[in-house]
Amino acid sequence: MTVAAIVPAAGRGERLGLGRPKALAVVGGLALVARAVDGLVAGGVDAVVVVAPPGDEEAVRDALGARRAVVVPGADDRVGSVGAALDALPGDTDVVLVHDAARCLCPPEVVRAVIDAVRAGHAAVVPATAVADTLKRTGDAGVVTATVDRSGLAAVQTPQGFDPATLRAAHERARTLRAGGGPVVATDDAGLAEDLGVPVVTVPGDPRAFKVTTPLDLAMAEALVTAGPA
Ligand SMILES: Nc1ccn([C@@H]2O[C@H](COP(=O)(O)OP(=O)(O)OP(=O)(O)O)[C@@H](O)[C@H]2O)c(=O)n1
Ligand SMILES: C[C@](O)(CO)[C@H](O)COP(=O)(O)O
Repeated sequence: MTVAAIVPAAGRGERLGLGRPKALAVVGGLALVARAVDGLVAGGVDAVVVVAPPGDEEAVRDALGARRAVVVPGADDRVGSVGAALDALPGDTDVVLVHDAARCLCPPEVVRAVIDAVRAGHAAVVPATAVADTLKRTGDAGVVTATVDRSGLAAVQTPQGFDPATLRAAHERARTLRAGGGPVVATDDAGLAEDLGVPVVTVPGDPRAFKVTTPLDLAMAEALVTAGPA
């Protein structure tokens, strides 16, 4: 049986602002997408499907170097990009992870914990961390309308793990909704599974699995790599 991972790397990285896909940004001499794949393999993933920006498949293959991965073209948003990779999963996949290329420093322990939880029988698993800031709801002109009780809230990361039938069913539903003109508001794959009524369980996340989104995040990633293992 195979533990497979889909690595959505087809985003344009507008907030990073490099003028090229974020997955190709380099930290410590290695592209984010290559680092993300290395972390997955170190955590026990056997097969990887990387989703590249359409037209940049060759650049993504170059960035991956000798790493074994199937590269497929992505779509306009993350849901579409993950959906585009499902057909490329190996037929004997029994655990499938979805992991943002942008979370390039996720420690292998987190990957292993997600795989173990799926193997233990959970159909959908997310790494979660506590919310450190106080949360406010805001209205017109940014005026605070309420303080949100954060005690029951968690920030979720990737890799998110699924039994393959659940991930396929979740994306099939999203595709059908879209075809009918309906909205798909989930910002992660677990959200699509929740929409199916599937219970989603959490395992401990890790601050190092932060998502490189802005130039400050890229500088933080570079500093962490330079500092060495924490
Ligand atoms: N159409 C898309 C959009 C996003 N992603 C991937 O989903 C992950 C999380 O997305 P995000 O951090 O928002 O990346 P970007 O979309 O590139 O960022 P931005 O919104 O700043 O353009 C990234 O690894 C990104 O490459 C994707 O595969 N396909
Ligand atoms: C999937 C994700 O990384 C989980 O936290 C997040 O939802 C991605 O959000 P984005 O707006 O597509 O960056």
